[in-house]
Amino acid sequence: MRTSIATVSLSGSLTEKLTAAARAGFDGVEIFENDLLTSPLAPEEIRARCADLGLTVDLYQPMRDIEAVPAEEFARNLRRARHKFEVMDRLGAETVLVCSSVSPLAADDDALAAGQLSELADLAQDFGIRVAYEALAWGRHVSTYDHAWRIVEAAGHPALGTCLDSFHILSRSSGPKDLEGIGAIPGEKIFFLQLADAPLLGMDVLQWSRHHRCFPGQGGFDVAGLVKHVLRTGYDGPLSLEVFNDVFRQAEAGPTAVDARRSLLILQEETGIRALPAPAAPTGVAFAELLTPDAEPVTALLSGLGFARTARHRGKPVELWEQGAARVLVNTGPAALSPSRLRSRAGTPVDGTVLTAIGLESPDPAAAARRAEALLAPVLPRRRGAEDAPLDAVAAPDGTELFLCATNRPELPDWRADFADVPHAPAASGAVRIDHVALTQPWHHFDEAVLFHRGVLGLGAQESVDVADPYGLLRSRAVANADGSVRFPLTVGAAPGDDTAHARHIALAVGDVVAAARRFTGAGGRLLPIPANYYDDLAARFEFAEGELEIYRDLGILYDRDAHGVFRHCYTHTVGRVFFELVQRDGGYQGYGAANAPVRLAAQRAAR
Ligand SMILES: O=C(O)c1ccc(O)c(O)c1
Ligand SMILES: [Mg+2]
Repeated sequence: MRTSIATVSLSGSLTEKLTAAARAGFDGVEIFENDLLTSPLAPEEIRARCADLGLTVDLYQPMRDIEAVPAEEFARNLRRARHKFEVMDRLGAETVLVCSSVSPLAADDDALAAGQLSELADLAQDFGIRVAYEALAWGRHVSTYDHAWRIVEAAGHPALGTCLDSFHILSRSSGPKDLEGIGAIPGEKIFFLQLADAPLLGMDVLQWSRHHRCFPGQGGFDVAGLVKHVLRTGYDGPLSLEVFNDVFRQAEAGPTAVDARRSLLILQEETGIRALPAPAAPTGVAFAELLTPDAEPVTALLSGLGFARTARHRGKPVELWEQGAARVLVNTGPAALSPSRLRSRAGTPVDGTVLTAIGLESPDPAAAARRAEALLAPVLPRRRGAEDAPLDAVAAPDGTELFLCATNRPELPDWRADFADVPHAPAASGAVRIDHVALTQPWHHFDEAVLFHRGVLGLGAQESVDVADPYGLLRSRAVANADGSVRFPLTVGAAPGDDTAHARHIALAVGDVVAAARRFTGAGGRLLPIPANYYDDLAARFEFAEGELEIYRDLGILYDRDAHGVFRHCYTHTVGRVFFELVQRDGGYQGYGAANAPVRLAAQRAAR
């Protein structure tokens, strides 16, 4: 099916929007009136530009407050419509969207609405134009898709159909039953289908729609479920994204258009109209890689945590540090050579120690890379050096390199083969593994990152939570595989200029966090000090064994419980933009200690 995107979903001038849409592979666009009004290009020039870019103009919109008004008002509306149809004629747009009236002049009179829309359609027909009537969720008298359809049906005009918009429908829906009415609309009377997702927010529907729409798969709506209903009617027009979003309005159009198209590709897969290479969800974290201009503080931290340097890369300044199943690569190569140099939220390259790459244990690295490529993820060169083992890798939206790799699987190239063992004393403990890697995101990549990890890597996304930082509010949403052996909490702050929240961390799962914390401090490590007030509050919230709380207080161990179990965790000091966490998960605890995150963030601010 053809794919389209509304110009309102992208930032920039109309030319920039069209270029971004075409480059991302869209077949067409919906042109928003505002983008036309503010463009220096004449409608004919826009038409030519679209044609050059291989884009069709699938919709012109919106026309507002047309129907169910007094006769003399409707006469003025028709005059206005004639002007717009002339513009559309020059633009080469054959469908216009009319949204249900919000005007106080509009009457609650379906027969009047049908009659006037029919007259409008008569005029449109003279221009070879079709009218698609859409119910705004906040329309004055018409706010549901089935009501809009009843009016269109009553009008019975060949040039009048309806436009279905997933936001308006799903924001008002209380369950799948509400979608059944879609099946009553003949496919050829659905003139257009607009798609948007949104986070599930309890707020005024107009504000929700104008500020918080996102691409399908990024919010909480079952957009795919709705599309399946629409496809069953025989609808064969475009799948078109119409997203009003404060972040996308500011971010660069190119990457947003790619994110948008990836969303539609996944949606097409979910609705059975496109086949993609199946996801091969990672089964573990093979390694995390730190890039640093100065290895000493990093390796001191790793030694203190009980890691041993076990191997060295054969061709590059990269060391492998291991403890049990936890592996950390320390790369002292030039930052500028990193193909995915991290950028701060202000857009400048990040210096100092940064987490630049993750090795994902993949059941089928080549298949995982094929899926990533099909979903427009940049695929990185397979061999970095002449001697290196071939390794599939892709870049996440923020540039983090994701290696799709195999460890100790004889049938596949082993990333470990690029490393030569070095003599070492055994690591402190065998029972350590990477519990999670917290990946802070640039401000404009958060929704995109969630969709990427979900759709490209096949991870599941958990609920979004808000976390208070002393100087801002962070949003956090974890993605994980089914058995929890791969967990990435994705976090973003609100202020684009604030990159202090950019520090990422590696959480190490240990069997006994108290023993691990003591070993670390015994080796000279510094744990993040936690205020005494926190422990007074813990004492009020939970019951502890005699002396237990005092141990936590002394070490700076934080504590949380959920329906499943208990979580104890503590943090190292920060080196550059990286720190470590020691975590003990007991009884199937599912979370990440979100309740403690404000305390940790404040303590880190205080320590800086
Ligand atoms: O917010 C609006 O006014 C608006 C306009 C046109 C649309 O198609 C829509 O879904 C919303
Ligand atoms: Mg719409």
